[in-house]
Amino acid sequence: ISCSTSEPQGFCAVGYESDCGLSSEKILIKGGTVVNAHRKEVADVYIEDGIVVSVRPNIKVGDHVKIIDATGKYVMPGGIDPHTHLEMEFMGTVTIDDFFTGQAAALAGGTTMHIDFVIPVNGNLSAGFESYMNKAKKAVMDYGFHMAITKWDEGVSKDMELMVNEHGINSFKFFMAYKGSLMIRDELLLQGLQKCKSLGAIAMVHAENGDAVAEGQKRMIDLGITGPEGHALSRPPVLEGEATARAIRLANFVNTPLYVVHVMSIDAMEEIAKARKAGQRVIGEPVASGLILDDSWLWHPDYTTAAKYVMSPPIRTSGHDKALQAALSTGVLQLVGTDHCAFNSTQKALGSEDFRKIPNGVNGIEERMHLIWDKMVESGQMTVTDYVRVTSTECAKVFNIYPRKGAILEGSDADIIILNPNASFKIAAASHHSRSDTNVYEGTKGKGKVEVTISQGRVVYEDGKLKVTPGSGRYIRMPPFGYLFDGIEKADAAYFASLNAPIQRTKSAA
Ligand SMILES: C[C@@H](CNC(N)=O)C(=O)O
Ligand SMILES: [Zn+2]
Ligand SMILES: [Zn+2]
Ligand SMILES: [Zn+2]
Repeated sequence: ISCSTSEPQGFCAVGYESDCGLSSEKILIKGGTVVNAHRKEVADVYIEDGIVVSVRPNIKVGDHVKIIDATGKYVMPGGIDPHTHLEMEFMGTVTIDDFFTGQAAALAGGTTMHIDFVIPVNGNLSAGFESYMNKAKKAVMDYGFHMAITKWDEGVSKDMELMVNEHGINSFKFFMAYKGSLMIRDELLLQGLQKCKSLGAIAMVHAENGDAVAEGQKRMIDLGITGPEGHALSRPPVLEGEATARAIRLANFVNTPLYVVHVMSIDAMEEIAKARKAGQRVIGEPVASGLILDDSWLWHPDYTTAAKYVMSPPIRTSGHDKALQAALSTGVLQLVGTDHCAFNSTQKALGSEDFRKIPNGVNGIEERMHLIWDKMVESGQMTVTDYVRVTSTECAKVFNIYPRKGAILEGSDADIIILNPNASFKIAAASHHSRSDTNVYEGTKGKGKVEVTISQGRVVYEDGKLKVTPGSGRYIRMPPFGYLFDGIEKADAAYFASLNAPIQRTKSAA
């Protein structure tokens, strides 16, 4: 594959070429089954200048139009991954995939947008935003940002307003774990929830009790358990359930929507189910690893194999995965992320003497669409329209960029995938597009294969080849006050009215 000089850092990423001559293609996708979250239909899709122009049967076009025959295949909105960490400094190293390789991997796997987490620089949000906009200069597809809040003061509170009003950020993540690094305590969480509410921004939590995790880690080390299995044993589901319940209750007390990221256990899922049944606006996001894997790998005798499965909250024992699948297929959990936070085997070896030093995170940004198709649709647990909802549409709705994203409707961005249900996929580090030398889904095979990916109206993946251009990715601003905020003020008004009802009290006799 020819390496054009425009590739950043001079490296040559084998398997794809970047062509500079970006033509705004005219594309007609013929005869496919077009699937949106609300319906599926056999129809053609005509794309011009990066936008979906029409969706109906038997579209006639002139010449200079690229025709793609999608007969017998599904034409769906490209996946949107709500949870990734590209080029993130963490635990003394930096995630191995950056905005070029991570996004190339995403496109090869049928994901056409992701929302990454900006980590403030020494707690400074603006510095963090600038740093991530820099990282994203090599982007090859559209992306958005959440912002992590790792400390609290007047400056942070002011900066949150700036992020929402100036920079198109509408979600803030609070880590209740990672004591001594990213963790914040309830007092800050409460302030953060109230600030998010006032800004119409979604509060997101990493829900584990960080103090108890630290105790659990000490317990394992004192017992001489220093291997990757110690990671799972040190932070059991009960610690995820406790923090999930606490965050849910505090969000209830503030009366603001809550988004629980990487729901990994039955304990956390059931807290979310209970809150939703009571009418509270809580979004639960399982991730591919928690839906597909179990933690037996952490006991694998080979350290490199075991360490690659270390993430937080931990991948749980067999059974949690099935329960999370059922929760996803029935709407108890609403959308699937990956938490792509990849480290190669050399980086994972940082913890070979002490599991507390193993960089936490697994891959997923390339595998999500295939794994969820095979595990949920091919298995009969989920309809194709629900597949589109959980992999793309719900994310666009929650983060207020629907129907520009997450739909194949006239006027939507032309971010589209064509999936062949009769083809199959096989996952291997040798053929994936991540820079990592390991893959937690190594050897996994399944039915359903994304054969074409169209991003911004251009074919960027076809016949197993990527045609991506660093710098062509766009930052997508996400406005505040998405649908989760509809009606919140009415509930508040009723609440405050109930408080101000005058109480006629007789004077006490004394
Ligand atoms: C740091 C980041 C990714 N790592 C992980 N989940 O283990 C997260 O906690 O979401
Ligand atoms: Zn190259
Ligand atoms: Zn997390
Ligand atoms: Zn994460």
